[in-house]
Amino acid sequence: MSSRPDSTVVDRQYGSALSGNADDAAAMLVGAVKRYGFGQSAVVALDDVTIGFPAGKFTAVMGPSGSGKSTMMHCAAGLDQLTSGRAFVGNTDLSALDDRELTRLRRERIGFVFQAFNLVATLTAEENICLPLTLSGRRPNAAVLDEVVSLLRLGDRMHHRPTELSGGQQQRVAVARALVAQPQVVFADEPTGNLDTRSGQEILGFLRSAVDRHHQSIVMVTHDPNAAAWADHVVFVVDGRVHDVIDHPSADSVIDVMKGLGR
Ligand SMILES: Nc1ncnc2c1ncn2[C@@H]1O[C@H](COP(=O)(O)OP(=O)(O)OP(=O)(O)O)[C@@H](O)[C@H]1O
Repeated sequence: MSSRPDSTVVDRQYGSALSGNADDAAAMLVGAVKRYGFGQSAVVALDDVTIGFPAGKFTAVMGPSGSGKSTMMHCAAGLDQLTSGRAFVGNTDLSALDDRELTRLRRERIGFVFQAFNLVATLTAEENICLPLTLSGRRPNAAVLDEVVSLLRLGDRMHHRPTELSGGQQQRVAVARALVAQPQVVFADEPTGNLDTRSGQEILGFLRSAVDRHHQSIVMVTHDPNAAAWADHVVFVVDGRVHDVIDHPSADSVIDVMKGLGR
């Protein structure tokens, strides 16, 4: 397994996104290139990206449609393979893992929240929440499960199946599933995209408190400046490159950067 690069090298290139130290990154891309297709029809979705997602922080990823946000997230989370460069979760170089090891790493060290909830229809809320742990032969820590369920106000919904839950409740189950295994990093792809404003705000509040109360590391792709304003940092991706990073964002400061992109 190759080691992560020297933090000074990474600092020089990535600045504030790393909170000053590469060793503090929950996940990191180094010289990441992702090319789809070949020859004339090739698309470079990630163009030599190096970025660290700080541990214990909430990072939003924004950018115009087609700029490479989902590709960045999928490659950082080991859902897709880089064409070249390296992706790390903690100190683990994903390129050094075979398929089985990668599946295990995703199950045990990463939490996922998707726009479409992605719950298993035949399982209850409780079974869905515990699924990543069950699949890896672990049992949930009862205290953590209780805390997550109470944080997400799911106590009276644990025996319901997804079709018996509202969209907001389904996404709360998905967030609980992502948090209960206390993963090294949670990747959320447009987690509020299918929700009304109130349910969306609730989900963002839960993600925020998982960071503030439990030092969870979260990376969230979003199109919504109001959602990005819940984060500690916003990374702006344009044409497969990191264009800018802002700390302590507000909806207005995010909108200003987006306007500057002219899109
Ligand atoms: N499987 C694929 N095959 C070919 N091209 C792809 C594939 N996936 C993504 N792309 C291309 O890569 C580029 C980046 O796509 P990506 O989905 O990462 O962008 P995005 O910023 O997440 O977009 P959006 O905000 O619209 O979801 C786009 O030009 C897209 O068309």
